Amino acid sequence: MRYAHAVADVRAAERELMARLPEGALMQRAAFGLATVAADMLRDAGSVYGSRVALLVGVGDNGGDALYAGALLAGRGVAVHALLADPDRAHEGGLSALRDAGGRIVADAAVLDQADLVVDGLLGIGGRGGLRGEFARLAEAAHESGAPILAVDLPSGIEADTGEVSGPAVRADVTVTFGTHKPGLFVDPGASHAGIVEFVDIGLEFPPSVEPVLENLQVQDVRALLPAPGRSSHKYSRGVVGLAVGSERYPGAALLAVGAALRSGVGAVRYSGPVDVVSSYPEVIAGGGKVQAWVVGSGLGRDDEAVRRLLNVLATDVPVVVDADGLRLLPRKAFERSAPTIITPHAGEAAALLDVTAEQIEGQRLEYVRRLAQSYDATVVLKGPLTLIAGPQTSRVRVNTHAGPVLATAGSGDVLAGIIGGLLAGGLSPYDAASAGAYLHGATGLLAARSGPVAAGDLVASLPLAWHNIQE
Ligand SMILES: NC(=O)C1=CN([C@@H]2O[C@H](COP(=O)(O)OP(=O)(O)OC[C@H]3O[C@@H](n4cnc5c(N)ncnc54)[C@H](O)[C@@H]3O)[C@@H](O)[C@H]2O)[C@@H](O)CC1
Ligand SMILES: [K+]
Repeated sequence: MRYAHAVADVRAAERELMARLPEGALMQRAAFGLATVAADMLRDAGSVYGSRVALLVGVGDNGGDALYAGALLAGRGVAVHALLADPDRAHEGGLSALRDAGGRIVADAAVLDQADLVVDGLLGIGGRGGLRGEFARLAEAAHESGAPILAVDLPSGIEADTGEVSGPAVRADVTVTFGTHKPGLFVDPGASHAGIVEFVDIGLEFPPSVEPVLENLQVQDVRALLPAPGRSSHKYSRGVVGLAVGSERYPGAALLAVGAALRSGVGAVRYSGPVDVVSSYPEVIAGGGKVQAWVVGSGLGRDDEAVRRLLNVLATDVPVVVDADGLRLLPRKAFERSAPTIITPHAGEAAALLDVTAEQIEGQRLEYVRRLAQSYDATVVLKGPLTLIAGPQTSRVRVNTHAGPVLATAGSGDVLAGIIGGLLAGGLSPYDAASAGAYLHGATGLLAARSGPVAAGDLVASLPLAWHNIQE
């Protein structure tokens, strides 16, 4: 598992660690990690010795990291030039280290045009709001130069705790983050400014009483969650999932969701609805009956019949996944159910559920995924390039990073709903089914994309191998 912690908790952990170390030791660890990544980038682009690096330096320790790393690079034969956003307030120790190593402090941003690499040390976890004044001007000049940008700790101008971006911000190719991930590196729009994120361990430790803001499941976490049939398993003990999806108008949604559910580790799948799924999937039991979880909504349409099917499913006492049209039909507060509910909105559907705009959701994804979980008393899968999962009982949010743009294809959501329903019926908790489901869905897309452009049906076809690869 990877974690991201709140700035306040990072500060506390830093204080605790600094008290046990010689002065400046922590910044040296950060600078060493940063210089190592910078040198790797320079080497990949040609060579370290003889290359040119420009540092953008703010007024805090983030600039200090950049300056000390610049000194280390200068010691390896790199021509290092530092541009200071506010010369009177730049980190003093860092400035003398850079000068002593042969680096230069310059005022003319033209050095950016010759740079092989720009290091963004304008703002770190002390930044608030978008870049202003000289900070914004330097960032803009760096973007215009076209040189690759390496951000220190996080891209300057993104909010570390939320990933919100409220003004000009740096768009980095690589970000080196220290001690723990910052939530803004995992949540869009901030995350989309970070490029590839490299983690440098500086020895920070978090006591168990400190809750991370975000959890990011790794393959071994998902492996531990996926249900594995035992010797004594039979079709009913492995779980039965029911799907009330698809309609005469949208039969494809039923085929995709059912196809995915069949390959999600369950013992059996029941289908309730007008679509002939049995011709494609003879394994399916047509009609209702006892199930451990329901999926409703995908391709349901929005007529009276759709409402009736939705309410029938919500009236059951088993966990339910509500997707797509099901979300559009939901009366507010429809979730006074005895069993858990999972909802799987994209930004537009989330906006309708909360009476806000899709832009508001996209700008504050962490805030709104939590708000949805609270106000609907549901586990929420807020879909997007970085899908967020929130539960009604925990403030911890999970993020899925194991995915790619191939998932943005018609029918992809139907597949996700089927997978989550299958995992729920297989006995996972709603929170685990939603987060392992998002990972599995992402893995399926990444696998299918190896053979070229992907249709949702290819996601279904790739599920068994994606599952197998996770279990390897
Ligand atoms: N505390 C530590 O021991 C360590 C800190 N490290 C580095 O220190 C950073 C945090 O340093 P600081 O707390 O000094 O904070 P920053 O370096 O992020 O600078 C914050 C200062 O910038 C100014 N500022 C804030 N928002 C601004 C905006 N939008 N436009 C222009 N100016 C703005 C304010 O004067 C604020 O005090 C971390 O991100 C990390 O890079 C690392 O060296 C590891 C160890
Ligand atoms: K930065």
